[in-house]
Amino acid sequence: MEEISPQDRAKVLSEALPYIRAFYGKNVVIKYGGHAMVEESLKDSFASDVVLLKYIGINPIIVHGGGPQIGNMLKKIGKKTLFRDGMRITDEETMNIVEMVLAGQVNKEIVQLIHRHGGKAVGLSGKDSQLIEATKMQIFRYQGDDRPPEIIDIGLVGEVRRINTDILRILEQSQIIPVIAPVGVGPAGETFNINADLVAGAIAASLRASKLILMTDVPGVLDKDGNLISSMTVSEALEMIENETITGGMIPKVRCAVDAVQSGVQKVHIIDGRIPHAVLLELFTDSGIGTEIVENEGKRK
Ligand SMILES: Nc1ncnc2c1ncn2[C@@H]1O[C@H](COP(=O)(O)OP(=O)(O)O)[C@@H](O)[C@H]1O
Ligand SMILES: CC(=O)N[C@@H](CCC(=O)OP(=O)(O)O)C(=O)O
Repeated sequence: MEEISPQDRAKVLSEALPYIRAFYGKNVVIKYGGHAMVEESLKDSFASDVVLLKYIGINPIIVHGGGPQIGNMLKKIGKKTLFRDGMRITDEETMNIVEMVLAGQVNKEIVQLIHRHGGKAVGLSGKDSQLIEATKMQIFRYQGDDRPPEIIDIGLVGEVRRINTDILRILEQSQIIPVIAPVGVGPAGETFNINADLVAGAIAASLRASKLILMTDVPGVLDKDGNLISSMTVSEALEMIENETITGGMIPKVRCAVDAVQSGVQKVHIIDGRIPHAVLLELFTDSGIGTEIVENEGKRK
């Protein structure tokens, strides 16, 4: 690795000060997913970043994914899985596996990881303290102007109806970091599988968080030529979905980013979880990494 001079180290540390001041006492929601959740050294750098944030008085709230882990378990039991618009079609058996993997395995692994790095964490699913109230997601397919849209049934996939922030407000006052699995509870006590990006967006919006950071395994939002877009406004983002520059799993990410900034979250960042210490680089350096999504031109960096 390239040696950094003492002067450069000092410069990086002092560059962080205004950001530490700006985010002191504030909520930062981090969606943890992609490669950063699979590779050992990246897991360690993520956990140490999160613990550092809490120690210096910033409140990280972790919402995790686990799509690949669910996929592996379904493969093991020989069950096929299909996606529609970035959402896993979820029958009852799949829902049981999703809950077991997300709220059981993945959630507890992250909690342990944080403990190993000297922090304190508590694992929650949307059922704990009714944290995530959900309803069944409806997907509509346009069939032309003269016909009503077709409703596509994707099973027990939920969308967030309400976040009960009480438990998060309590934890805000403590040294404990919440780690949230994207499983929601329906009006009749049903269990819903919810895309983790959507949960992170809804939590950031209901807490009016200072930042929402969505970690993924690409450099950020890419244009048609594959170049990174470092900053985009809500209308630019929607235009890119419309013209199909943004597709697949990036659609829920960008949609939730748009919803979050429109609900009062100051900035949303989509960043590359393959970069060690991606969270620190995003929060505490002038240049940042990835794509930032802001409400309008005036709010760009
Ligand atoms: N314009 C775009 N820029 C970047 N990624 C895009 C774009 N359009 C589609 N994608 C796809 O979205 C994927 C990220 O979504 P997803 O795989 O669901 O991420 P995660 O598992 O981290 O939540 C990328 O790997 C890429 O294949
Ligand atoms: C409805 C839906 O698709 N739910 C997701 C929940 C996990 C998730 O979002 O994981 P990633 O962030 O790693 O993709 C799923 O079943 O995969």
